[in-house]
Amino acid sequence: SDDLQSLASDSKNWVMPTGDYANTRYSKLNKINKDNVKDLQVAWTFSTGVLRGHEGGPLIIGDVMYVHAPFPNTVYALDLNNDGKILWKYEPKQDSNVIPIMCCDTVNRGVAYGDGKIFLYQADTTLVALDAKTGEVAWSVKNGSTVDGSTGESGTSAPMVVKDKVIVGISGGEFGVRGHLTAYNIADGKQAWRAYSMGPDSEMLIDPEKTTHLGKPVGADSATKTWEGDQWKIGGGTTWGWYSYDPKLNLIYYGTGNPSTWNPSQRPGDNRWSMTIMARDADTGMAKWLYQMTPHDEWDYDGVNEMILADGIEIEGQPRDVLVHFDRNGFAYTLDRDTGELLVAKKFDPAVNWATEVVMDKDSDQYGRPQVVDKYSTGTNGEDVNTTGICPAALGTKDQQPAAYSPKTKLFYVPTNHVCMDYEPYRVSYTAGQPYVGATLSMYPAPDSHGGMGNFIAWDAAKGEIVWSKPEQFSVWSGALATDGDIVFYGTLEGYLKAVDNDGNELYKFKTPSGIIGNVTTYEHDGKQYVAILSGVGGWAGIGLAAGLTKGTEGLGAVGGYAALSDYTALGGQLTVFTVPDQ
Ligand SMILES: O=C(O)c1cc(C(=O)O)c2c(n1)C(=O)C(=O)c1cc(C(=O)O)[nH]c1-2
Repeated sequence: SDDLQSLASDSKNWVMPTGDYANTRYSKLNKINKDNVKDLQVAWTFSTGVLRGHEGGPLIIGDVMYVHAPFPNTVYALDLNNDGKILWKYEPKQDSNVIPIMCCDTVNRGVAYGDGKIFLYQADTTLVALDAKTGEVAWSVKNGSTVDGSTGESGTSAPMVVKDKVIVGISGGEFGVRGHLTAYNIADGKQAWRAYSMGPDSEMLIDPEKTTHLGKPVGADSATKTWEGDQWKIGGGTTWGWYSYDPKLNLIYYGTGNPSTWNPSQRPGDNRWSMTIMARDADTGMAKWLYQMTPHDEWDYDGVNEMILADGIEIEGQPRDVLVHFDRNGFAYTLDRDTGELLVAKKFDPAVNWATEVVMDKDSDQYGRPQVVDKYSTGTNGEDVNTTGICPAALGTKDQQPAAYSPKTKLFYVPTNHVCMDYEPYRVSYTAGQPYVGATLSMYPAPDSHGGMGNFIAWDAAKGEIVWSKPEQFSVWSGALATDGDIVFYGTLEGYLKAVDNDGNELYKFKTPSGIIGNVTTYEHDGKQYVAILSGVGGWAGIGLAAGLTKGTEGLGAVGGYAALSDYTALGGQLTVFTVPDQ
């Protein structure tokens, strides 16, 4: 990955789905900038031939662009010297039975590159290595435990290549899948290590004496003793988000998802280590530190959102190398990324009401824990009781749509949801491969606000403050891009690609053929800067359109909340590539 790091440091390329190991989604390119972005024009377009939600974005390595699609996960290599002529196409054969076990649309967040190979993590959990030049299969391995998907496991996340390994997660928290992160040898696909999100220390790759939580060793059986009996075996904590890597510390960072089921009364205890930020040694998988954000989740606030690594953020006068994480639960966390020390935990949307604060007093027995407001506790209110007015909704103040960080402004640019919910837990029994959800939801725009369902915000992670907030009608479900041209890009669910300046003033918008849930990407080719975005409405927010659902509580409650989307856009997978002709 030395090779990968040097490729990534050349901003002409976009070699990993996250832009760089630090997940900053910042580009040093500035030929397109705040002065000329108004002249942005479409250079060329490409249809993926697939409907439903298009997440992630293309990779650009030299003269070749690699574009992926949702199920059936077609991958194209396009020739940038020839307006995107197809060099090769790979279409895996997958059992379509995987479609109904994907909770939130048939999305895929992108392919990874390393060692001359393109790594595709398919919906059916097959990890396949393709020769980057020819598209031929070098090796393929099944990450899930069964071949036919009968356990409810699926794959949506983008792999990450670190040194001689490729790292993948697993989806299926709504099916009682016990989450894990797995490293495969890049050379032959042999499993190198697997770290479960819950279970015995040996399976979690936890050292009870050395692995810490808020500065203290976690002690023996830290996970299993926070569950009743062997409930941890179907405990969720899936790992379907983004992964980052600090080469200096050799640590991988990621978060774990919700504990299964969504009915909290069925799983007393803290349900460790669901909803947890994990820092693991890249070679061995051993956990260095953990931090559980939402003990005993009662709202489905998965902790999987990206961990952005920022250097020299000044906290109480001291520059710190930190990890910044915008959680579904509505708190943005700043932690020391070496030790896991909690530095800042503040709400990044004023609507957040399920908790008053995260306790920062190290001497308190509540240290690091959110203080839950009784009336929004779905567990306290109990089964078959509809708890109303909880903010944020289950899809969080932010879901998987990644934020960007500009080292120039030292600000984070964050796509957010401004959505609340009613949540009614019900008793559910576990059957392998069947939904294990246990709650009925409805969602709506945050009340007493601007009426919209989203904001695009700038965030100061040292102070824990919103710097500016730009209202949007729908949740911003697209990943952001910040550049040295003093502009920030994002997409909207209606289908607009937007550019704003560092103060949030809109400088440009263009309506692409379908809603945007992809991540904005930039690259340079032949001396010109380009901006690329996948359209194709879907994901959890767009599941009504993507899966043709109409009943409000369908799509785990998102269908009703986002019903108005159908007035603005329709399905369709397309890549649009923009440039400013005169740079
Ligand atoms: O628990 C899980 O395993 C799991 C998986 C996924 C996924 O793989 O897409 C999502 C979620 N949960 C989830 O909670 C969620 O909000 C979500 C949104 C999306 C999306 O792509 O829009 N996927 C998922």
